[in-house]
Amino acid sequence: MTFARNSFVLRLVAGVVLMNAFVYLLVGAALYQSHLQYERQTTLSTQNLAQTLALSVSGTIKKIDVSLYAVTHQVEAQMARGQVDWPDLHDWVQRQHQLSPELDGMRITDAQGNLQYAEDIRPNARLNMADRPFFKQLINAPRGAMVISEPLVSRITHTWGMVLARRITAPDGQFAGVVSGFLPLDYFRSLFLPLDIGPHGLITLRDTQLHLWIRIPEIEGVGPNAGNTAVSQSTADMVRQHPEGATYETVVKLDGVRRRMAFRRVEGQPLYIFVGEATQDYLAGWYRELEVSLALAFGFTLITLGAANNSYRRRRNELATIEQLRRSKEDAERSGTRFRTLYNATGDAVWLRDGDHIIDCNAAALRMLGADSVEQLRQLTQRDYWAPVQANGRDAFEFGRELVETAFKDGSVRFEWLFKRLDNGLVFPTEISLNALELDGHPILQLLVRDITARKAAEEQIRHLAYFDPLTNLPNRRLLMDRLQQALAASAASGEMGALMILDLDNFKVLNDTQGHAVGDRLLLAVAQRIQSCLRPRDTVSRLGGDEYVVMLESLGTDRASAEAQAKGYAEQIRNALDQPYSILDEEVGHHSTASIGVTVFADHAVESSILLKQADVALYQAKAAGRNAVRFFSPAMQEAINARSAMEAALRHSLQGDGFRLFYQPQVNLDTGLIGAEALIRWFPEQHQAVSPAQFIPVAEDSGLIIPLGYWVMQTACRQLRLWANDARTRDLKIAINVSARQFHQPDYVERVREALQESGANPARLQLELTESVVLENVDEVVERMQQIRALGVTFSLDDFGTGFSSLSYLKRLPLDQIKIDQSFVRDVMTSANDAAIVRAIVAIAQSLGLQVIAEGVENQAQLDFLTETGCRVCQGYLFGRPEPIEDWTV
Ligand SMILES: Nc1nc2c(ncn2[C@@H]2O[C@H](COP(=O)(O)O[C@H]3[C@@H](O)[C@H](n4cnc5c(=O)[nH]c(N)nc54)O[C@@H]3COP(=O)(O)O)[C@@H](O)[C@H]2O)c(=O)[nH]1
Repeated sequence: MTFARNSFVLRLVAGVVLMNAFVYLLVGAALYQSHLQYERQTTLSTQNLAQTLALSVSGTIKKIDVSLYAVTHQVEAQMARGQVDWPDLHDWVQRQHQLSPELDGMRITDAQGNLQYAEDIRPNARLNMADRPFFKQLINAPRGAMVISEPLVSRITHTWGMVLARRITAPDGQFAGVVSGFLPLDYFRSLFLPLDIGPHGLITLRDTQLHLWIRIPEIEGVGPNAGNTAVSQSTADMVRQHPEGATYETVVKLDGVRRRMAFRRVEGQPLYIFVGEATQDYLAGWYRELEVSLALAFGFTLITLGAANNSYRRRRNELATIEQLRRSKEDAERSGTRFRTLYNATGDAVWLRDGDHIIDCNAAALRMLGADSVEQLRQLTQRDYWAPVQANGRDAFEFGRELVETAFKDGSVRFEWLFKRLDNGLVFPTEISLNALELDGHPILQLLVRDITARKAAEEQIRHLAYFDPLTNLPNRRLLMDRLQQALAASAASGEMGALMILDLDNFKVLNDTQGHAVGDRLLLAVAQRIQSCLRPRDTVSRLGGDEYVVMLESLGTDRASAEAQAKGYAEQIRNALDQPYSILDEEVGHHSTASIGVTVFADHAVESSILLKQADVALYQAKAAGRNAVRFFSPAMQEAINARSAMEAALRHSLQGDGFRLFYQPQVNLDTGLIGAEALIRWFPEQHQAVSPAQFIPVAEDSGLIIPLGYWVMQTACRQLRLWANDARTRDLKIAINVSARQFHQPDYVERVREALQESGANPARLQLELTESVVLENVDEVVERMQQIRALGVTFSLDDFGTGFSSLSYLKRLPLDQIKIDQSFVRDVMTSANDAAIVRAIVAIAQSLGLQVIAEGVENQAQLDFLTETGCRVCQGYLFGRPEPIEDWTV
């Protein structure tokens, strides 16, 4: 670029220099010619003027001479006649003077130079010219000779002038006097002054000795005295070389002005006329031309320089522009490359659309749309890769047109869009930022497209997690409640009835805790599938957690009886389906499970969804109470039960504040040693009511959480009783067993509360026995074992209550730090009539013995039972046979 600029500058400078040189050459030549012309003209004009003046002066002198001759002749003639007739001569002179008016007067002298006659003075004036050189010269001059004097001051007029004189020759040939005429220098002044010889022009009259006679313009102090011969050397040389006349140039000595001079000798006279035009005058025009020409030339130079400068600037700008363009291009290329790289590297698809067609796109766009190349996309229209119906259900083309209008109106718009891949037709969701742009003045659209399939999936997953049970993929409680709300609204609108049913697997906990969660999960999954298989697709099956499922049936018609019948049909169908063996264990024999189902029917919005759920739960409770594997419908009576339950809860709460509870103690007897202790059984005596059985209020206390304070009250009371017993030798070795509910045992501070109860009461821990049911110990066995060990470390012992009714697995039994197993009274009750129960009792006794645990039988009411137990090896019993639960005050030890 620098080289190009330098080269251009060189060419530009050369062009300007050449053009200017040419112009200046032309101007110079023209000026030179003009100068020559001016010189020639001046030479000519000065020559002509000098010549003219010389001729004029010559003519004047000749005319004067003629006049002088005429007078002289007259004088001589009169003298020849013997006497000069002065009056006649005067007339004669007057006539001659009229012919030569330049003369200042004509005079006549005698041979001695005495003035004889003068026109302008009195005749007898005594004047003598004999001393004048011209007089002396004429004395010896030939007859008829005329002499011109040097400039002199007239003795008559006292003015400068020259005397032209002729010799008067007497008839005898002797000198008789002089006839003269005085030609004042003013004559020459008047002759020269009107002439235009320029402001600094010069006309001089000199004699042959170059004495200055007159000079126009005059210089002060330089008069027509004969002695003034101040001329330049060149003038002197020229006059010497060219005595008749010549032209030349010189610096005039008197004023130092350079002039072009021309001089001419006045014909026949010793006089020179010099005419000079000052160089500054005659070249004034030329100087103007010079100025104008130089101005023009300079103007031209300026113009060319300006043009060159413009060209240079233009060129420089062009070069700069070119350079800038080159750099921009390079930058653009670089940034284009970078942009392309970014454009292609970005995970988001980017494309430019003009109307219906893609005009450019990045690699991500090709990948996203399943296209091979940009060219392929260019040839397609949107219809080829748009899902015709969008996620919002709108027609793609109509919806798309609106979005494009919005983009052009607002500049940009964001929205979600469904595309259809070109290679496999798969529809996928995207998020688009649609931007209206201008490309080369043409409106286009830029699309930044992000595939949000993964995001949608994540959102769906989150939504799924929020609304679906992760194990069974069934709707969870939240979604169920949503749908229930909708169903209630729909029911209110249509009048059609629906039903809500809660299913609870019987004894699921035992399976889960004994076989592990994986097995439990398999059962839960199988149950979910079986329930679904019994229902219509429109019905909702949900899992609330654990082994609890809820089914919602809709559109059961407007007739309640029919709706109930349909609901009952579905419920029974489900119950039957769930009653079938499951292949969830690694055993050939399938696992058997049943479910209890509570159902409620709804008709409109009248009942809240949470109430409906409670109604179904009440019905479920009834189903379980009815022996499980049963279906029960909610009824108003059940509602009453619910109300009663609520009332009981309130009463329990109230009693806990006061003293409505008492502990009854039922003896436990060792058949070999006698009384070994008692089981503390709670009794509730609500105000103004009869005593309520723990079988009734304990479940309510458990459900409401009241079992926790109630359980601590039991423990504290029992400990205090032990402490009392410790004071009596008859009772100090007796134990008290208390029932511990699962909810209480799993309280985080339970161990600490046991320690507190012991410490506060001062009871011997070894005398306190905690009865745990299988349901307590089967939940989180490891944690339970650890907690039991902590309590055992305090000295407290454990009995496993209701043994045989649960899973009774030896595997966990071995792990538990137990001291005693309690055979459930249900087996003892029928031991004499049921071989099965008898076998179970025998087995339990055997297990206890093999594990080194004490075994106690409860519910022993008669001797036959006792005998059987004795026979099997069970030596510790509890039951009515030995004593009913009684207040401690009624005990007789
Ligand atoms: N968590 C707690 N549960 C308690 C507490 N007190 C009692 N209970 C539990 O309530 C259920 C019912 O108890 P209850 O009505 O007291 O019945 C007990 C005995 O009275 C009864 N029993 C005892 N001997 C016989 C008999 O020979 N025949 C017969 N029909 N019944 C008899 O058995 C119940 C004792 O059961 P268990 O506890 O399994 O030993 C009951 O489940 C109690 O556990 C309490 O303070 N906390």
